[in-house]
Amino acid sequence: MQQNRIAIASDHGGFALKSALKAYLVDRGHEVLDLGADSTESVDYPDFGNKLAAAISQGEAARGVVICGTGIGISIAVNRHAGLRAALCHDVTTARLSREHNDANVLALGARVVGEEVAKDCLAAFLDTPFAGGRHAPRVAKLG
Ligand SMILES: O=C(CO)[C@H](O)[C@H](O)[C@H](O)COP(=O)(O)O
Repeated sequence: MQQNRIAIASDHGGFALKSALKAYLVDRGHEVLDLGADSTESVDYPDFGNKLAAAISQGEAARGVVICGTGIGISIAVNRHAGLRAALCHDVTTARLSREHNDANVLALGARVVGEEVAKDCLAAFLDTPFAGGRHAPRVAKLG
């Protein structure tokens, strides 16, 4: 498992925010595995959600970030994979609780919904918050 490596993927709607968050992750000392998209040319979000899910499942990165216009489609794609828990967050509180309660391993963001600063704050909360365990552990285990 590449503990310090964060995988990131988006569709065309999330491309600009992906670029900004990549720079933010590098500034924070992370290695970034960028799985595309590589431009604003129209693509299909499931392809990129599936790619990121495969990378996490295979231990190529410890956690991931996915971005599309709303974050909905790409989070659905990730959550179809066993062991993947993508949390669609719009604020710091949900980002923090996605880690504390749900042990989310993927943060999903909507580039057409949240601004860059909110997205960075969500990412910081996602990276900095440990799973609380305890009563939450058997619940997370039931997610499969
Ligand atoms: O999948 C989505 C919604 O759940 C994403 O927001 C996509 O980015 C969006 O559907 C893409 O829309 P576009 O009109 O083709 O840019």
